[in-house]
Amino acid sequence: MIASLLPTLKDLQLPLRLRLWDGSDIDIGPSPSVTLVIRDPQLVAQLARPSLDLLGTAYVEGLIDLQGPVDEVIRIGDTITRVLGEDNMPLPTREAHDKATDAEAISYHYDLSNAFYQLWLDRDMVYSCAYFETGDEDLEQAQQAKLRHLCRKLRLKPGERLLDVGCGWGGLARYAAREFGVQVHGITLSQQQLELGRERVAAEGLAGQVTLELMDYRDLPRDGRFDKVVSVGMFEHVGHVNLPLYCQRLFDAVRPGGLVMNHGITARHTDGRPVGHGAGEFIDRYVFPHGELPHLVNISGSISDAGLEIVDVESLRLHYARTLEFWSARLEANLEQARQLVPERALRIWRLYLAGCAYGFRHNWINLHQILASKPHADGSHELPWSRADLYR
Ligand SMILES: C[S@@+](CC[C@H](N)C(=O)[O-])C[C@H]1O[C@@H](n2cnc3c(N)ncnc32)[C@H](O)[C@@H]1O
Repeated sequence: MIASLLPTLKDLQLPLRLRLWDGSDIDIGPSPSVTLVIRDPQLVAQLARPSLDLLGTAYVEGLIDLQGPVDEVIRIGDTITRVLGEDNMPLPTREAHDKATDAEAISYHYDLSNAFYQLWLDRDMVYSCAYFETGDEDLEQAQQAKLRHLCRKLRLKPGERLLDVGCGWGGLARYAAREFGVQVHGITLSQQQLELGRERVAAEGLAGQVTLELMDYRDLPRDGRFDKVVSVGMFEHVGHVNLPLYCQRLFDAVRPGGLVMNHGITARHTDGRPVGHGAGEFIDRYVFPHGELPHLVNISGSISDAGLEIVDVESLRLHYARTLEFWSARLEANLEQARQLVPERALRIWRLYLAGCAYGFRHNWINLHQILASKPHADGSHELPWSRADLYR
């Protein structure tokens, strides 16, 4: 069986070595940098029509091992699945979302281990795309720049009330309170995030300005009590079916004249057609269960239908590629420590996810959009400056 695959694989001239269950080696191309150890001979038949999901699953479940730089592993996996894989992958199903399944999915991902996330995120534990003003910044600088960029886009003024929907470990909430003098209320569905987030708020002496709460976005107050609303890296968990409800909750939370910022990952195609030969299935099974990526037109439509006026949109696709490359490199540099914090299976998942998403953003499989919207006053006026000049002063 393996013999029939070899001619096609060898044509690809990949720096790949196959190590078979009997210990024998087959070099697919010159100077192999990656070794794929096949532990189970039964897998060979499936490798004739591989997908990134099949390869990723086999690695997570221990049927194969992968040795070599993880970014090379991903590049080789993509090349092989593009050449040998199935072209007509089915459209993903759009799932029903309820509070219970969403809470379970969030806990699976975010309650993994605070110490593990601390190992590779920046010091403020910002778990979303950073902003590289020149491209020369390190991760710490780029995450601080992202927080500043968001706060400036929201035109935060001292004393204003900011709602942070999906606040993570509270990095943006603390930054906005400290640097812009606002009152912030953050909500998350992760207990681990809440505990560490509250500790950090207290440690910085910001308890009078920042409150964090375990709450689902569906339960937000609907009385327009906030001047500004921000949601960063959260709407990917909402699902297509609930986008209108989600946007309605953002609209209801903000006062007339207020601003709403939605920052999140968006799909490559409007119909959600799969990209990356099975990468989406892998992410759905192991990384973000029930996650869904709407296209920019889907989320823009729901924002508009909720009554918000979109006033600014910015794509940061390559910024997210760079962010993920930093995260992946930091995890790869700390693998032994990571092994003390999470099970080997989780480590395998997170290694593929970080390197794979970096590759996906780089290759335009997915995008990242910041969408700024205003809730106009009854007479149609809003409270924005005439230009964006203030963002860059
Ligand atoms: C990728 S993290 C982003 C965290 C933070 N905004 C940041 O940039 O670091 C996604 C956040 O959304 C929250 N989240 C997801 N679904 C939610 C829901 N239904 N209600 C409230 N928060 C939710 C998670 O708990 C998590 O804090």
